[in-house]
Amino acid sequence: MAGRAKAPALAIRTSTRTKTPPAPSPSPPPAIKAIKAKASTRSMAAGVSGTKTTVSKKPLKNRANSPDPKPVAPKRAGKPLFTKSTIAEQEPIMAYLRIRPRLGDDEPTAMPYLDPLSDTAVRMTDLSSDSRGGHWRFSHVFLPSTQQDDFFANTTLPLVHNLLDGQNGLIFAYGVTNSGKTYTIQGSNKPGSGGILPRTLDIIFNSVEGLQSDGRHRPVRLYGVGEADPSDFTPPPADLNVPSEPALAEVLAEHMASADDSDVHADPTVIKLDRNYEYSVWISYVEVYNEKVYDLLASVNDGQGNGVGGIPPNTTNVPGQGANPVIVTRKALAVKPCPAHDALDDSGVANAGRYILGLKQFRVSSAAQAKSLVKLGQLHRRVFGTLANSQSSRSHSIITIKILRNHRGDRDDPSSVQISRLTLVDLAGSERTKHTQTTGDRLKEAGNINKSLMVLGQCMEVMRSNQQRLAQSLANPGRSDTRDIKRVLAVVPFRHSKLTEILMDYFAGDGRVIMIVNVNPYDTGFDENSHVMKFSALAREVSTVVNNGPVPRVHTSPTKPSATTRQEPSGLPRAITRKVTISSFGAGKKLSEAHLEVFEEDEEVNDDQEGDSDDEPINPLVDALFDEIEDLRLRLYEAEMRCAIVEAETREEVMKEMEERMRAVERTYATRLMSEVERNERKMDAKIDMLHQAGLLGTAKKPAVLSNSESEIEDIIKDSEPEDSGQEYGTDAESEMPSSPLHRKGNPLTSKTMEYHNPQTQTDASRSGKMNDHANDAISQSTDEDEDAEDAVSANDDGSDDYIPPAAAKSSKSYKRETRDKVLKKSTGKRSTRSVSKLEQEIKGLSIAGDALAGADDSVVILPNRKLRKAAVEAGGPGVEYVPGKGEVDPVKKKKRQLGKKNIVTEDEVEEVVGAMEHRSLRKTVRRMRAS
Ligand SMILES: Nc1ncnc2c1ncn2[C@@H]1O[C@H](COP(=O)(O)OP(=O)(O)OP(=O)(O)O)[C@@H](O)[C@H]1O
Repeated sequence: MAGRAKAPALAIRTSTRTKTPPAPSPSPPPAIKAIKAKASTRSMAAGVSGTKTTVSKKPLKNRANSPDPKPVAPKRAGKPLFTKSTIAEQEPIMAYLRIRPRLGDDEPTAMPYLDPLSDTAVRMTDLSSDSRGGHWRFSHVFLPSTQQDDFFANTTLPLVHNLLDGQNGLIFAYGVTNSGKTYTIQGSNKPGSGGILPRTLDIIFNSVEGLQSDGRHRPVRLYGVGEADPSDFTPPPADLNVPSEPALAEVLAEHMASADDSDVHADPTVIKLDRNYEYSVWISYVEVYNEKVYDLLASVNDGQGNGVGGIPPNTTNVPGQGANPVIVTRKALAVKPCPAHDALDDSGVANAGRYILGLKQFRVSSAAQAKSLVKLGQLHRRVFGTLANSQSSRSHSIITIKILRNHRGDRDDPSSVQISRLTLVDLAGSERTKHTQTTGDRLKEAGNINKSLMVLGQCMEVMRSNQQRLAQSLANPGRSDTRDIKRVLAVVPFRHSKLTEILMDYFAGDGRVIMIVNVNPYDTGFDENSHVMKFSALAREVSTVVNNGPVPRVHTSPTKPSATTRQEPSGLPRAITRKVTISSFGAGKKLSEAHLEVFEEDEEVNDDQEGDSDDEPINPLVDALFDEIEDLRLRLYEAEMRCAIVEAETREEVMKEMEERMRAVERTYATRLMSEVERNERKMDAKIDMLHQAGLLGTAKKPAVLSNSESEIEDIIKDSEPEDSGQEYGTDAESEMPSSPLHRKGNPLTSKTMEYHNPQTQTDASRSGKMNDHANDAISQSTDEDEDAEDAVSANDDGSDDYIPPAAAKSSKSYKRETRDKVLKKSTGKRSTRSVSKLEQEIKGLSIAGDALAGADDSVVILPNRKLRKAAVEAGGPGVEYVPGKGEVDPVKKKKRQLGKKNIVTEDEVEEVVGAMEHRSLRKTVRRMRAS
């Protein structure tokens, strides 16, 4: 008897309830023992983590890639809570990532935001922000190129083995809309693209071929077994010709057309089974929509148009005619706790596990029949989905395959029947309300989807923390009492959504759980997918209880009302009515339309069915708090989005302000640079004036003296000729620089000199020599200042086009000094050591004061700028003559214009101009002297 195999699991229950392991019962009835074992397992499932005592069967060959190690409770010396013989084990939820391929150019982005790093890790990058992203680990990562058969073999096939072996399994696909959940579960009609559901059905029927029972037992609720009812046998739905369908089939022509070719690609895999057993296969199909549970197979045997549920016959309406809408009625089903006599623990209280009251379960005898049923359910789902939202599945669909197995020798003993289940869940898209841009009914629908997924996440969160706490408690020898342990455990909020209520037995009871995470990496929903990743990370840290052997179920009295034969209670149901027109344009078909009225009845509130007495009262406060949490969560999300928008705007503003400031700084530097250049020019003018005053350029000597020193002046000119500069410039890079425009145009000062004779100045050579000495000192001073200024400008103007390389500048300076020295040496032959103050006095004496102008005769003085020259002309002193030359301009203004063109006049250029000016001036003077 298979139930005997469960005996060791009794130790789990007993040990969790008592301080000391009980003495093993000598010979408990196998079935009861097994049931107790299951009950005890369930009682611990939500709280135990890491209590594995034996190595479990690995559903995937690369099990080494399984999640991060979870806390493991150390074995306690003396009082082991779990014996080595325990066959119920803890296994973490497996999380498989499946990355959807890019289907076409109409994807929102061509750049995927998800990179697979290895078989188990991916990196997510937010394309809109560098700062966000992260690494995520999975039990296994399936790349976009993964084919359906590979995916099935590596994820679902082990659970199909388990199912036929008497163990439970749950597979749920989680992901945002359009990520490939339905494709993964159902597949498509292309060759070889069947999903995990049709493949599972193929393999089950391949394997039970010739081992099917005569069907005298039927499953009741979750664990109960009852006498079979004639209505359990599905009429062959090969042509899907249920009465109501023509109207809808025409509307959904494409869908129906694709219903026939599914068997072509059947999976040929066969699992070898114990031929001493008989099997029967049962299918149920529900959807959870707007927090209500609807049976998607309800119309199959009740299509008499009596309003029992499903899609009633279309007696009065012609498809495509909108005058009389098709009335589509369906009734929500209640979810109830399993009664005590289905599964008892030693206290007589029903354990975890809730069933759907009134759910139809149909026995199927072939894969084709099973697939037809599934397709019918899908059609119903599609109809209601179309009515609700034509774009995507907004409901969670739950298909459960049950296998009843009994030994051939115990055909008549219902207590020997083993029931195992495999549930496949196609969850609704997990996107947030904001992105669906929904309002009204759609908002409520999205809220309910979010609510059920949120509750699922919360359940996992609580289970994880319970398991961690339990592991910590077990690690503490002083707190080994089960009551102590239970005290620290939180209640898992399964009952706060219909989805978790239906699935809770897999988490709190027993069964392997697999989560398929579907991701479309070309979708823009980075936030939503991050959320999905977080959810999967959480799931991987939760463990469920896995029984390594089948669990026999208790017989349910056939006198008790069967879920499938129940009559609808009297009384007016609360109903929601929606009127919708749906239309379809199939290829080569004309437009067809149908007007449907959906009549959704609420589940019965006051139900006196069995199991009600075991139901815990729902705490309205808890429910209200839950709604509050949901509301707060949505508000938090909106607030986060607002914050993100404000942050983005603020960043933009700050950037603009920074740019503005940078521009202002740039302008300031440009202005300073210009004023610096002007200052230098003024200094240069002053230098030139001083040179003139010192008689180096325009001589201050009397003609007689000048004639005597003519050869000397000629020498000066000669020495000032470019043979000097040639030595330094010729080899210098600077010599290749374009010459100054001032140079090309000629020096305005040289061509437009104003001459007058100052009788008080430069009357003898010694005085002239002294003056030269003073001028030399002043020039030295000025040159030093210039160099400083030059350095400052260079520092401010780094990198500009007009920057003079230091080497060139240096060479230019040395040239300037050498030239100056030569000129001075030639003209004076010695350097003066007079003080600066004295020089200033003498310069004052050389100024263009009125008395100086009045007394001017044969001396030549070049006035520093045009203004002074004009003033001198206006003063009209004797001998004063101002001859404006062609194209004469104010040097400062001219240079400003050049600066405006970014053609800054460098000091070297000025120096060149000065040199040229000196030559011309000297020549002119010599000519004049010769002429006189
Ligand atoms: N692995 C895949 N290979 C090829 N096509 C795929 C794959 N996964 C998904 N698709 C295609 O992507 C589209 C969207 O997939 P699917 O309908 O399964 O998404 P979904 O997540 O179920 O969306 P919803 O939540 O709206 O139901 C479909 O056309 C499907 O055929």
